Amino acid sequence: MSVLDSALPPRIALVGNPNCGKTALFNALTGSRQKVANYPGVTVERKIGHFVSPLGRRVQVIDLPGTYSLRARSPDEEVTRDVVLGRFSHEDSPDLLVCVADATNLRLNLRLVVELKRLGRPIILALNMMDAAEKRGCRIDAAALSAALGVPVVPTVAIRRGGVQPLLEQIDGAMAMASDAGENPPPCGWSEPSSRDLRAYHQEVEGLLAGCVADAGLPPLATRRVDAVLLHPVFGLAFLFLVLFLMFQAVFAWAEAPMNLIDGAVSGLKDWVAATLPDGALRSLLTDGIIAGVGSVVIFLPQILVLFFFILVLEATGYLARAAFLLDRLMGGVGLHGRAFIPLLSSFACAVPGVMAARTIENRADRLATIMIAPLMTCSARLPVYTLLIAAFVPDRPLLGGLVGLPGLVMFALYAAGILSALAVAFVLKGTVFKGAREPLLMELPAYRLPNPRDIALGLFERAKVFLARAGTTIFALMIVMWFLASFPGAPEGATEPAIQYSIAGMIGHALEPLLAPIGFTWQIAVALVPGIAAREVAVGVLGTIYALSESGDALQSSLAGALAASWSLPTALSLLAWYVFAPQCVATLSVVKRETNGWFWPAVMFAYMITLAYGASFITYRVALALL
Ligand SMILES: Nc1nc2c(ncn2[C@@H]2O[C@H](COP(=O)(O)OP(=O)(O)OP(=O)(O)O)[C@@H](O)[C@H]2O)c(=O)[nH]1
Ligand SMILES: [Mg+2]
Repeated sequence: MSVLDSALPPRIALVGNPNCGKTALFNALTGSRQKVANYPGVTVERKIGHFVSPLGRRVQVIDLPGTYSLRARSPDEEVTRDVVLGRFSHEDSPDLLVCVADATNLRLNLRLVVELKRLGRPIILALNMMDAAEKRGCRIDAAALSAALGVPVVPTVAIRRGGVQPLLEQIDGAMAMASDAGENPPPCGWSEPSSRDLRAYHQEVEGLLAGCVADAGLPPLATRRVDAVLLHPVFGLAFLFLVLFLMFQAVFAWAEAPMNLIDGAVSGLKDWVAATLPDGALRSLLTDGIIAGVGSVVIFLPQILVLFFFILVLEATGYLARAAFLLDRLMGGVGLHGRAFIPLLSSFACAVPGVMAARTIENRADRLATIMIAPLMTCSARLPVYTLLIAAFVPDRPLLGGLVGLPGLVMFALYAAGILSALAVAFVLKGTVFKGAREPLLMELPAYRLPNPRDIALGLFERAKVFLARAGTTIFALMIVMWFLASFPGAPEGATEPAIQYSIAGMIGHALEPLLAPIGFTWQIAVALVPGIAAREVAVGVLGTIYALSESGDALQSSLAGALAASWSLPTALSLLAWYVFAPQCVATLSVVKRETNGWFWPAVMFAYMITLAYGASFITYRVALALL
């Protein structure tokens, strides 16, 4: 499509090396809030946005995954190649390429620019991170660079207000020139560069650096000193484990006060509704169905936010890529690629972005192995289940003179169980189905950066929105359905048990009971497990509803944890914890695995192996606990 074709807005694409700030630029141009983080491989699919240029032109802009060359090696890089070359779902190549380069690392970044220039398409070079380059004392003569390259060069600071203004103006200029020229830009001619081409690119870049850049600058001394410790095989690992350990302690310690507040508000609301409405089905639906169900999920918002706070800070500082290096050897021991670390760490938040992040892994077998174990990482939806059971069964005993709490320690152990079993599964997979030589980890270490409080706040806000939206839609709807299933039909004449025993949910639970009795699950758990497949935290909501409905008379149990502690045995609770370490995947994860692997085979394998592990682990846990306790 040409810019003259006024029916469609002109399209520009942001192309550049990983972690050079393309998405930050995209957000600054379009006002979107795509994920920006300080490690290579954050963006793995193309994203489209719009903005209106200073001259009033509506422009479409495409954010792309980072790449070092159009010789794409991994699925995310293929997306970039296909968009740039116009091979993507029958789209033409973009009208204008905005090459984004990290001004602090031009030697590497300019290589892609030189390669892209050979396409003969209209190009603008955005020298991003100019603030960091200036701080390092690196002086770049943009005018000389522009003259030498033959393309417009503009400095940008994507994270500063007004930092993209020069780019906006330049885009208008380029569009006007293209309109004046009055013809379509030439089609892309690209062929895989030979080794001679690569040498030529290298020489051209050296020439450009010599002519236009003074003091290309090494990473600052402070960075090297910090890295000497944080990348140290012993001190570095010790630091990493300390960080993760603190994270789990904080999930309990920091979240306690706000959780109590939410708990108070939920029970206040429940009491108020109970006191205001006459006894009947509506009152029960509101108090036992909706408030008890949704309330028992919403209460976990503070914990989820504390967990995300840690992950966001780790992502923003640049520590994450270093942790990947530290763990490379450990992961190599079980045959995993070092690049698997970031997908696996993202899976602590949710397996869906984790599975997608595996696109940065070149080798298909390595990528599949990573995808298959990603859901064993404890996602944040499992947090409510763990916390609930810990609150009910683990005494809040301080250890080591109050330094650590037992609940935090148990939580840490549950996360560790997930990680260790993931490593074990990877070991088996890599030794059997995914055999292959191990490739070394090549990854650029990002510069250390202070987290931007605004970014962290926005990230947490987005998380809270997603969580509350789920509670207000999926979970809300499932709770209403569950309340009906758990309330009808009512108890027969002269029944002695609570009415729920005779309801449809009761019948389903009792039907599943024989299957789950060997692992110590009660019929209530059986009822909770089924909708728990839609979204794990729903299991907690369902238990909230079931126990609210199971209470005799009007005595509303104040806490679900208290109700569980009174009615489950410790072996049952331990068995359910073991179940959730391996719990079969939620629907969202299975469908993203289907999309990423192009078929139902791998999601089916995943479901089967996880449910087998879950049943086995629960069985062993339950039997051992029965024997010992
Ligand atoms: N100091 C400074 N930091 C920046 C600038 N632009 C982006 N950053 C930071 O650089 C890091 C990477 O930014 P992203 O926008 O995620 O980079 P990307 O090019 O989209 O990375 P990938 O999606 O992984 O290819 C983040 O920590 C940003 O906050 C800038 O102009 N100056
Ligand atoms: Mg990006």
